[in-house]
Amino acid sequence: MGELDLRALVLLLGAIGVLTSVVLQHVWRQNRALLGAAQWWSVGPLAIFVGTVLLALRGIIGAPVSIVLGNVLVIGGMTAMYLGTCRYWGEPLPRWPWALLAACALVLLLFSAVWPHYAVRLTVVPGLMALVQWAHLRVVWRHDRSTFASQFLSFWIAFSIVALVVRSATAPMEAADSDLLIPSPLQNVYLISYAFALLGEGIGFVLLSQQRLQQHIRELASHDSLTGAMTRAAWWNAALHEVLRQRRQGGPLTLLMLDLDHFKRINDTHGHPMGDRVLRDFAQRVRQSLRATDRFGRYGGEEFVVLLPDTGTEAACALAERIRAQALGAGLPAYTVSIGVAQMNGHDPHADPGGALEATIARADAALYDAKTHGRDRVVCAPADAPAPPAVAPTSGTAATA
Ligand SMILES: Nc1nc2c(ncn2[C@@H]2O[C@H](COP(=O)(O)OP(=O)(O)OP(=O)(O)O)[C@@H](O)[C@H]2O)c(=O)[nH]1
Repeated sequence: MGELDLRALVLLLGAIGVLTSVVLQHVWRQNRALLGAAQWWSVGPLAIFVGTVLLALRGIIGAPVSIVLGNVLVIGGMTAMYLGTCRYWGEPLPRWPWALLAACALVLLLFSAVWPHYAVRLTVVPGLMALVQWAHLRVVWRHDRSTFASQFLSFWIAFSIVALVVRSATAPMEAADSDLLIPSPLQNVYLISYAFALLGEGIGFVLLSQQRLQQHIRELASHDSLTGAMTRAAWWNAALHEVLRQRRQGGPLTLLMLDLDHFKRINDTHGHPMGDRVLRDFAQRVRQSLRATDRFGRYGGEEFVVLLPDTGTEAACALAERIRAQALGAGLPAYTVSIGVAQMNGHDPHADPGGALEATIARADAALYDAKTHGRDRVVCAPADAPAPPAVAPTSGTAATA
């Protein structure tokens, strides 16, 4: 180990940084809107590369550039990776690391140009790097401890923290006139560990990027791009899941069918793009009224469906009435909605869940048909345990029971 060329090792570390940076730059360029974090992640290893080149050139170039700028770039690169992870999870970017970098530059200048002392620098630099890495690890843990990508990244950040703390704590054992490039077993282990940690973190960032892309693709496949509601197929699967859950845990399950009134007229009068805006506005209105556990889907065209777990007919009709009566979005043509409500009948645990769901949709659809045929802009609620709602003439603008 003592025979290793440390200059080559430092440069190898930098080369790993540059490769990681190129890959992350590519990831960012492919998905700028979705993966802004990858830009920070790619700048980090690049700064580490430039920093390590400067560090490896000590003795060839002046100490302030090699030692001060080299170390500041390495810590700055690490900070950029930490900020990238903050950005990945939408956290505000902290400012304290920049103050830390400025303080670090001052300390390094002092202990390289005024009182040259390697051991002090060796205590300070890995110590500060460990601090940034600790903050980085905390961000990852705050947001996700369960996925492979997060666990992989956490492992390598934690690994680097151990290497940095050991290096910082053992710095006083170094001779005062020692140097970064003078081989010692500790220095070899430290630099090799750090190269591995950098590579590991880079792979972790790529895994996180891939995870975000997968989530996005799943989202695209299961949600309608215009309104953000679930697609019909995705809604059906989610609703079946809910029926099975309700059978295990009990509680009422109620369904709303919502259909915009005379929507064709809106398209014909104001144009298709305005029709799209109305659909988006309506979906937003509905979403604002729902709980996180409610399932909102686009059933087709201007027809939507909502499944309300743990909600009986009365509460569902009140909710439907609130949705119907909500204010319209500014700058949109006036539009109204008709809503049919039906609670799922029976609790036969052996009945086909798909069949039970279909029957409830049919009853809600029949209630919706009633709302349409009796003047629109109204809510009609099918009574529980009725095969289909008989026609009634409900009052416009109020919830009625068919
Ligand atoms: N702008 C826009 N229009 C859509 C979209 N999907 C379906 N439509 C239109 O929605 C209209 C539905 O018309 P109809 O089924 O006759 O229903 P309606 O005019 O709302 O009448 P009622 O439902 O009886 O009140 C058609 O003109 C479709 O072209 C969409 O994504 N965007």
